[in-house]
Amino acid sequence: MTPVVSLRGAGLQFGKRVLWAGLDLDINPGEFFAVLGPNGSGKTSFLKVLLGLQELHSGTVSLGGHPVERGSKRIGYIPQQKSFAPDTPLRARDLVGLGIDGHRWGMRLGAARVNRRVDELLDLVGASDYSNVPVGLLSGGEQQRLRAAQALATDPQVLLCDEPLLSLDLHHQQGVSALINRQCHERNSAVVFVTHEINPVIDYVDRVLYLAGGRFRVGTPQEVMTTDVLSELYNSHVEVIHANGRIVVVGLPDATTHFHDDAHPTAGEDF
Ligand SMILES: Nc1ncnc2c1ncn2[C@@H]1O[C@H](COP(=O)(O)OP(=O)(O)OP(=O)(O)O)[C@@H](O)[C@H]1O
Repeated sequence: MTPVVSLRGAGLQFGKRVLWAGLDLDINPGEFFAVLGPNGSGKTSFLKVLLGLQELHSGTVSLGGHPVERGSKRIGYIPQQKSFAPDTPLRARDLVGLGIDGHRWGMRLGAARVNRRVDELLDLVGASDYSNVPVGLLSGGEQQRLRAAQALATDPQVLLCDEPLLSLDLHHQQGVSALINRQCHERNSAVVFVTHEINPVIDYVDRVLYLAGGRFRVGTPQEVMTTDVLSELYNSHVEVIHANGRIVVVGLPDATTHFHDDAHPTAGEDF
């Protein structure tokens, strides 16, 4: 299978602060790939590298066999949530409509087809009831569902999601994560899903990249989410408990207070 995302010898650092180094990684079409780690470990920066918004310090990154570029139509992106200003002059359906690119279906879509597609997408994320409401008047969770709909509108080859479940209630967490999973398996998109919390997507995740303290591990959740691996990564004893299909990590250090500027990172390992 030809990978859709490839990194070779990839490293990123700001000043002396190394987020990761020596990352070799292929992400395949139809793979649900989670990026985990504590605050400040580099999860959003990883997505920015794939978006072409952040240059690597070392190594290479390619998307679909080509160097990454800003604004690529191959990519759908659900950004980390920021609220729209109350006076934003867009209705919910306008926001979703902005994500539609008629060329994906071989010809420009007419207004009626755009409207139908917008209605489908609004329905998918359970946002039909507020399709005509200005986005700035919607709750954070409602706005987030619209961003998910917008990101799916182009049927992207790669779907990048930055904490897409934040501020969603449980019901809509399940709805949005199932939707992202469908895009992954039915449309064969590679999903790169940044999250603090693996449990809401544990049933979907194929592999994880776990970033912490300038180091990383890549593997299946069963391989990475273990007491031994995470204790080594955090350089501190943590306990990983598997119960009822959920994973609980107990005793996590605050990575920001355990970070040392002069730390020499150990290259991560693939399992
Ligand atoms: N352009 C930049 N210049 C300098 N430092 C940066 C830059 N971008 C990010 N950083 C730093 O790199 C670290 C990682 O940031 P990033 O946003 O990728 O972390 P994160 O894992 O997504 O965190 P969170 O979970 O809090 O969202 C942070 O300490 C951040 O301050």
